[in-house]
Amino acid sequence: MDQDSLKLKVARAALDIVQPGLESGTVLGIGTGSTANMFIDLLGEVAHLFDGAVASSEASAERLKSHNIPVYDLNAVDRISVYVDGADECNEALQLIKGGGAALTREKIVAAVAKEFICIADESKWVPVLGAFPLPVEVIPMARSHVAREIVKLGGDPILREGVVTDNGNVILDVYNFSIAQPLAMEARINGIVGVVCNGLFALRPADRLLLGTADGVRDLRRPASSLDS
Ligand SMILES: O=C[C@H](O)[C@H](O)[C@H](O)COP(=O)(O)O
Repeated sequence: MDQDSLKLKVARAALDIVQPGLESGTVLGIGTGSTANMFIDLLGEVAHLFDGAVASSEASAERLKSHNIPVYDLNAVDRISVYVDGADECNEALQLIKGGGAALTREKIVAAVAKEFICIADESKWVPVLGAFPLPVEVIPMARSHVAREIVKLGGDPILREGVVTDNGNVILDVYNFSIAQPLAMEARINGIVGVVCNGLFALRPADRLLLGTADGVRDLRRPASSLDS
């Protein structure tokens, strides 16, 4: 089965989980990327059942609106019941790397507010140790060189993502050759560099549930009680 078919399967599985809880007053959190787009397109079929969504990017907001799903500013919303989003990598603790589409900061904010975070991904994203996918770091433009030097001290190879400006007006450094054995510690450490807005590690707030599309079907994985950091 090809990757797009697996993405569609997990998007459908997420809708099957979310749909019974949709009612007047429900506001969903919606992620960014090709897998999240498939979920948005399916969600359009049930737009009449719930109030609307908070989007993690301008692109997702436009797609939601194209399905007549109202989009809310996060500050106008008290509660997000479920956040659905894809990932670039995931491990068995349901810690993630995100930001391949440069939406990491808003994604992390919406995920932080949501009661439950359901991650949808095809099996190519599953790894034993995070870091094969270059870790995106959103940086204030004037701090780009400073942050890059600090990341080199941590052992990574940062490369500016050419031609990309985030929805927040910042730039992205993609960090190569990082084997992230301790995601919690690394997330906090990178956040501590002055000029970093956000990094693409989702370890402090991992997914609660991962729907992983495999050739044998969709695996429904729950977050274990403890993380892998020692
Ligand atoms: O910034 C983008 C997001 O973190 C995406 O969720 C991530 O890149 C996965 O995207 P896709 O579903 O296209 O593989």
